Amino acid sequence: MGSSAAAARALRLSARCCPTPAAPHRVYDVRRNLNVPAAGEAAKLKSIADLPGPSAATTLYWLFLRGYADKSHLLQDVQRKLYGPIWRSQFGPFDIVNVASPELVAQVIRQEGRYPSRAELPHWKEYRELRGQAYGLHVDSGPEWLRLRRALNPRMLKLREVLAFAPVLQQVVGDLLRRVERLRSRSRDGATVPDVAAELYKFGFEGISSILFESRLGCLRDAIPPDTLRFIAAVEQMLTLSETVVLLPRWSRGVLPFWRRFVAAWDDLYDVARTLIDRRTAEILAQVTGGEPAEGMYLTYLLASDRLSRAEVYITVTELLLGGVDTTSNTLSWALYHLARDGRAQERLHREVSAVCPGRREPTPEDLSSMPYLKAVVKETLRLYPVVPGNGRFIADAEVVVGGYWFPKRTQFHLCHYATCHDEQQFVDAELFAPERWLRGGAGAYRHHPYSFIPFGVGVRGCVGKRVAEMEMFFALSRLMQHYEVQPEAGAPVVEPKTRTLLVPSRPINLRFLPRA
Ligand code: HEM
Repeated sequence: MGSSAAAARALRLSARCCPTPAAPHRVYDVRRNLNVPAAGEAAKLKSIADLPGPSAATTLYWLFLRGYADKSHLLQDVQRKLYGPIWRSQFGPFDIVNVASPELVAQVIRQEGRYPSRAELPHWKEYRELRGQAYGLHVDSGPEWLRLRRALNPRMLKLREVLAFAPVLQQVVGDLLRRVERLRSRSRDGATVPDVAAELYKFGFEGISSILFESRLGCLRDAIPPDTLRFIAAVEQMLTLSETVVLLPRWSRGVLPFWRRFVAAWDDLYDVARTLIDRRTAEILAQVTGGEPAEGMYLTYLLASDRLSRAEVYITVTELLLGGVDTTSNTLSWALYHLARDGRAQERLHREVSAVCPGRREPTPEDLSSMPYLKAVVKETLRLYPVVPGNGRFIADAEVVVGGYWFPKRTQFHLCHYATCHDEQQFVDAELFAPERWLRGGAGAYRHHPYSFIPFGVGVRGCVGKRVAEMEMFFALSRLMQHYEVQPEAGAPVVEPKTRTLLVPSRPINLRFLPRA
């Protein structure tokens, strides 16, 4: 973000990849000649001290007097216009280099090294140490982090493996449709589902849990399991408090309530995940003891592969749940919000789904490859509302050169993803919802720089849940379109996004679901 606080917030996400820009643009491939300039050369380069940027006081002014504290995504744009595509912001303990052009983002990524890190998360680390937990994906770094990713990746990122999750995800989508039907038919006008994002959170939780635990939790039933509600509330709390806690000095912990609440939220997250893991592990053991083969999905695979300690299984599964709930749900909410307001786009999507799957047949993963418009809708939603509006790279072990500036080891970069996605030079009519721009041969298609749109991050540190997220969103959106025409409520206000580590709707999105004939 323009400001350090916003950058810190975005970096702190450290949480949560569309095609990783497949083949790096040759013209931008600067890794070899820029990394570690020869002695003497470095002296000729400008340094971090030469960067433009707001003072700490100006940052406070922007955040709290100009009202950007929860709109740090917009501040990226404002500050890029003021300072150019690279600027420095200092705020509390943070000294951050913001980059807001795809060329500069590419330069940072090409120098990220073998073990990329998004940001140091001292407060997350402190919590883990306090409770004697393993560090996990977000806190661990170097070879230890890579070891975790190597254990998690094969079942999550290999397309062939992820296809095995399709049947259970389709069941979950079936439950979502039934819940939408119940909610809309009970509403006063017989059509409105209030706060669609809240419903889709439950869907997100059920979806990722069904994959991880190989069993259904019932989050989309009328009586929602208390642990689901506890987890969803704790995600919200932890992400919100994380932004505050990291800025406050340690001495304030006994005086102010934030650290205590942050710890309580993490305790809830961890406890819910551990309870679910323990329950499922006991079932798997009983199966094996009874002579049944322990065939299952993700948790069985993790336990059987024996590559992670039990403490690492607890924390990484907690992190997968955390990554899997409000990322897909917010993206789906924005997609429905726009489709409801753009009858033409909705009709085109409905026609595509009906042509590929006549008679409301459930789409298979193979069907999805014949639905380019569906994929374009999801891409365009992620471009307008990148759920991770700013990503980060903390380059600890190397000096790097970016944009003609030399940076010492341990420089924190903030990659202003929201700003690049909304850049008119990259995307014509950047503020318009125009899925067509993603269709081959469509107007303006593929003219953007590959690093202007990296919603799932990039490289070995990119999102581990990308394939699962895409399948979940494609199934949900296509089947909702088969069954309903979605409309905004009469007189419904425009809903703007706000930043709460992630980009989320600033007010509830209420939509009318009208059954299709
Ligand atoms: C619309 C859906 C999603 C989006 C846009 C998204 C985006 C991202 C981004 C931008 C990152 C940072 C990548 C980087 O630093 O290069 C990330 C990391 C991560 N995501 Fe996702 N994500 C989504 C869904 C999911 C799901 C469903 C899961 C769980 C299965 C998940 C789990 C994670 C985890 C665990 C990380 C940290 C990986 C690491 O640090 O090694 N995400 N995601």
